[in-house]
Amino acid sequence: KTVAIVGCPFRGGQAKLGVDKGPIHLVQAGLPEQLAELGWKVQFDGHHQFEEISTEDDPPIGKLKNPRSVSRVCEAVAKVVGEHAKKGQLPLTLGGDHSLAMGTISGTLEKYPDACVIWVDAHADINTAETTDSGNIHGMPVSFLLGIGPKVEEFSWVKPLLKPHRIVYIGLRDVDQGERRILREHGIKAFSMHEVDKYGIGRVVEMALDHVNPGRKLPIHLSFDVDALDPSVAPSTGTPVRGGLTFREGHYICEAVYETGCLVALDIMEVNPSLADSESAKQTVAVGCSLARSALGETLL
Ligand SMILES: N/C(=N\O)NCCC[NH3+]
Ligand SMILES: [Mn+2]
Ligand SMILES: [Mn+2]
Ligand SMILES: [Mn+2]
Repeated sequence: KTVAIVGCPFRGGQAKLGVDKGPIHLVQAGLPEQLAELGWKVQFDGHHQFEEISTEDDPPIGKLKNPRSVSRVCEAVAKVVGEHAKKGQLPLTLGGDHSLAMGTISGTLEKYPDACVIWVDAHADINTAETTDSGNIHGMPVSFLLGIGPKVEEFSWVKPLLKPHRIVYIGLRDVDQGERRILREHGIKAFSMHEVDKYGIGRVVEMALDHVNPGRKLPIHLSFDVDALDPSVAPSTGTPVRGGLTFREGHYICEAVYETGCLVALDIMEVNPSLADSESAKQTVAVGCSLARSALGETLL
């Protein structure tokens, strides 16, 4: 089995510098070798070079910031991920900010139209062009994938292939009013940190899988934003939120998803090595690597 590492040095979906350095730090920490150690054939043809569109050539469209850059990069990522998937490889996308998931999940859905999405995150990332406050597109990818909200010409390449009953959230704890309404109106299932506390991570993952993948037959795309973890575990990330998943809870999700045998694509997003002191940055990069290993078969025994 081949895992194709798709390094995406991209930060256009948000404002902080450094998240584009996530991929290089994850690779330099030895992730390819670690996956080979697990028995994977590892394909890594270098980090993808995305030609940046300068800000003066990419003025906001409505509230949306860096729209052309985000759209172009995500479209390229969709193609790359789709190509790897079509070759029967498992694309492992290293971010970079979470707007990239517009590309990765589009790529997955092209090959696996019946795929379900497990979105692990402190945030729902489901704002539309209308509901967004910040205009940062990393808070919006899910709305584009579902095809909800006002049409934005620039993103017309995103096909609304994702269905509301095919996505489930784990780890939510910072969801704004507009997003809460969207989740409710579309009947989208979400396990917040309240449910994690109430039922425990084991039961939450079981309920999440039962919701999107009852027969454990559907391909799974796991999109993991490291800010789902508590900031004490993954401090070096752009939008840290207190009261997150423990180190073990985060890894349990990855282990349990691997155990289904249904994983077809994985994203490790929002590692920003430049936001904390070097020890904390290293810790966050190391967590990104270990989450990936757990999702790709590393066990404790
Ligand atoms: N990390 C973020 N999304 O996962 N930030 C954007 C969302 C803020 N509402
Ligand atoms: Mn490639
Ligand atoms: Mn996110
Ligand atoms: Mn987040």
